[in-house]
Amino acid sequence: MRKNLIMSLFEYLKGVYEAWIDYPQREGAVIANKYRIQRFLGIGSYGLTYICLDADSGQEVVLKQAKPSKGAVGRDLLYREINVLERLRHPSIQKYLASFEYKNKLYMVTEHVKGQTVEDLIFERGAVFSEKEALRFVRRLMEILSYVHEQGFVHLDIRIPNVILDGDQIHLIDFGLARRLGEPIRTDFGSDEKTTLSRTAEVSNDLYAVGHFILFMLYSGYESSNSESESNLGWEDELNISPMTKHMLRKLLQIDPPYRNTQQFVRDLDLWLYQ
Ligand SMILES: Nc1ncnc2c1ncn2[C@@H]1O[C@H](COP(=O)(O)OP(=O)(O)OP(=O)(O)O)[C@@H](O)[C@H]1O
Repeated sequence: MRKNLIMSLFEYLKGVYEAWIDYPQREGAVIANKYRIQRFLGIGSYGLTYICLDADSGQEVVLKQAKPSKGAVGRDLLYREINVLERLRHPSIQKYLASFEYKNKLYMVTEHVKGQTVEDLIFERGAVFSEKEALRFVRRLMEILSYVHEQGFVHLDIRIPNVILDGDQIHLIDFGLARRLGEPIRTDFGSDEKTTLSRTAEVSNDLYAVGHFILFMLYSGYESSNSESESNLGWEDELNISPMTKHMLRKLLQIDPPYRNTQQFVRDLDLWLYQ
């Protein structure tokens, strides 16, 4: 009992300390004599992200700082993101611009992708995607993802908040979890002894996430009847979709034998879209 109380107090104090050292820098602050903070964008698991004005180019850029409370692990993850983004050059992938150390902190500068995330479109703007619109959108997303895979990387964080629509341009952001194909994925970033290497980065991980991405888009148009008997139904019963879309989703979500590569899925998508 006493031990539990001490543990809770310790966790509480740890939380207060982390919130204090991770407190975002103020608007107007200038970092490295070059980047003036315009707006705090958000705090992720391993980084703090700002929109800044680059004094040299006059451009708005995104500045990501490793989260101080994550110590070496935060820096390691930001280094990894830098290493991946440095190697990718695609008009639909946030462009890497620079990285540097300033006052003992690691920073990464990338292009600021304007527009709205698919998450905001659905949940804030109330956007509704028909089956055809969702699949057309995902077909375009697959062009970006195929490029990432061809370069030997797996994104590993394909989710609706990481895809931005700007006019009719789709952009993929947040490569913080990306790994080289076949690289072990660390699931526990604790001390070295505790680190577990449970699985490797494979294309199938991204395709599985694409399956969930499609479900989010399709559910944007779903209206629940709220009847008791239907409350436990799964997506296959709730969504009114074609057998071919069901077939693709079952393979993406690994309910049926999964697609072996991106091309197999894209072939099915094209069959559905253009026949
Ligand atoms: N290049 C970019 N252009 C526009 N917005 C961006 C860019 N990079 C990140 N953002 C936005 O900044 C916010 C914070 O991003 P960040 O990657 O630090 O954390 P997160 O994605 O919220 O969390 P996590 O990293 O844990 O998934 C998010 O809302 C994200 O959409």
